[in-house]
Amino acid sequence: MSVERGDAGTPGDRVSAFDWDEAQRSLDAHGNALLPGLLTADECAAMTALYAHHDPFRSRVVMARYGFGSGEYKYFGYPLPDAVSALRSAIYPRLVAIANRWNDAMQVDVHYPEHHEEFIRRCHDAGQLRPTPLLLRYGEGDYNCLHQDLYGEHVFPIQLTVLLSQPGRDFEGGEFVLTEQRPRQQSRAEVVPLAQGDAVLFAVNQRPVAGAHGSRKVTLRHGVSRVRCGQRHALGIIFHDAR
Ligand SMILES: O=C(O)CCC(=O)C(=O)O
Ligand SMILES: [Fe+2]
Repeated sequence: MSVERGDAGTPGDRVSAFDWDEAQRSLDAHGNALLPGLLTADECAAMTALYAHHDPFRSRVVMARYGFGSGEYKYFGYPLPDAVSALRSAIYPRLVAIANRWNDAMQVDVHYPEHHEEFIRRCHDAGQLRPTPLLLRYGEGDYNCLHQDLYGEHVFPIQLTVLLSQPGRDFEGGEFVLTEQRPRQQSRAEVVPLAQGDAVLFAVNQRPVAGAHGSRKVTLRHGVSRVRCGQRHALGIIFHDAR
């Protein structure tokens, strides 16, 4: 990657400076890619501080109530905070080519428009009106069960999570975990080591894997292992809206 952690400039400048060809290669090869230092420590602290407020959010979910895990999260409401909205619209266009290529390979007859605004219009026209970006908060003993963030018919196939807390200082444990279920094979797990401010891009649902006889679909799930101590916050950015 061509960006040093905590580089100055705006998050948008940092998005432009990433090596997106490398991110595509990693997404193709592993179903995930790291964006190191997407947010600075100060930006992480400011985002984390929003959690205590009421106004930016449309709802709060206590995960244990639904069997989703332990811990809680809050969905942002519209209008999204500038920082969230800027990341959503700056990162989306970087992922459109790979999303379209994946759909072609999986023979899914859906193509994504160049700009996020246009894709959101498609979601809204189909009744998916509620924003999906979220802040998550885990304390000691909390975890997030393996899941997929599907919220309706319209799905953008890649999402990202930004780790807002600093491992080793703010919390221990709480690793970001992905599993891939390959047809007729057992699931494979991958732990993505994240430092504060790093983002991981990953497949929401399925992705193609090239094989000897064309491509196969594999199914991904993501979650978070048990937080051993301390507090862990994360920002999730999903590009489709929810029903
Ligand atoms: O807390 C995490 O790292 C995972 C959050 C998550 O499930 C998401 O961003 O969709
Ligand atoms: Fe999630």
